[in-house]
Amino acid sequence: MTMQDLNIAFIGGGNMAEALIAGLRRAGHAAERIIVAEPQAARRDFLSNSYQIKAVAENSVAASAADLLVLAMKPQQMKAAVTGLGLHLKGDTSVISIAAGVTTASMRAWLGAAANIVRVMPNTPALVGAGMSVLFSDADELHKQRTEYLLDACGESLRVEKESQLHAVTALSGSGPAYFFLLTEVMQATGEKLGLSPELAAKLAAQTALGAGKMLTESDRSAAELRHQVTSPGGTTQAALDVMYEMGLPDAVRKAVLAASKRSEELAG
Ligand SMILES: NC(=O)C1=CN([C@@H]2O[C@H](COP(=O)(O)OP(=O)(O)OC[C@H]3O[C@@H](n4cnc5c(N)ncnc54)[C@H](O)[C@@H]3O)[C@@H](O)[C@H]2O)C=CC1
Ligand SMILES: O=C(O)[C@@H]1CCC=N1
Repeated sequence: MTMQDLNIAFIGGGNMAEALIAGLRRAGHAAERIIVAEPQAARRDFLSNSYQIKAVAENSVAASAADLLVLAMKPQQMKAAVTGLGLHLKGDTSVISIAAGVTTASMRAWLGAAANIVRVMPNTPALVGAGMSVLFSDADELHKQRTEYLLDACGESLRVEKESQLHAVTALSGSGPAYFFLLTEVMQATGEKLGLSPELAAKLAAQTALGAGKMLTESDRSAAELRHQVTSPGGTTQAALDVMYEMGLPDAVRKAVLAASKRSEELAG
């Protein structure tokens, strides 16, 4: 079976599932080979209309035909949603959990000891093909490769060897888009206060975020070097950065990332 032949099922059709479905469809995975189980009827309609995929209410219906099953509900919803679902799976189904914190051991306790579990921490830029996903699995290589087929359709993917590293991964790349969005929101609002139109302020903030991101990924200079290149001594950037340091922005970001990692540990129970 080639990767394009995989039947891929999603349990939970929320934001993150949609981002992965969009990536798969954009990469050319056939709509007939994608199914989503989602309790909300309006959401089912939206997903089937937007991506031409099948959307059903029953989790077991989606799970039973799956070669690759993506569990995409909230961590707190996982136990109730997957207990008993193992009975409906084919023996070689790869089971991907994208839930923050929920461990491989918990998943096996709920789905059965033989389940081929792959844990993944994706992020929402998958929606535009710029995702960063990290996987951990102690299952056979086949299950990791199938998972990478899905993830690479949505951006980049990497592996970690220790499951506990997923807490830090979640705090950086899983939650990270929100940190950059917050910074962008504030820049945009302040641009408006300074007299720019909302459209112009939004465009300047967003294109600047994109440009900074491209430099970070494409240049071989460090983030600190790139920052220095923008910062003329005694100039405007220096004036801004002085305020950021005085008001403790680096410390706030450090504490924020640590809080996200700690929350991931708490969700693991
Ligand atoms: N949103 C993000 O940026 C990221 C989310 N994640 C993980 O993805 C998972 C989903 O997050 P979101 O998509 O943001 O949440 P969401 O709330 O948008 O989606 C969850 C979906 O699951 C459905 N659902 C609830 N109970 C269900 C059940 N028993 N059976 C089937 N479906 C059920 C809900 O109706 C909802 O549509 C979470 O576990 C989260 O930790 C991981 C990385 C990034
Ligand atoms: O906020 C959350 O818990 C999820 C996991 C990473 C991003 N969103």
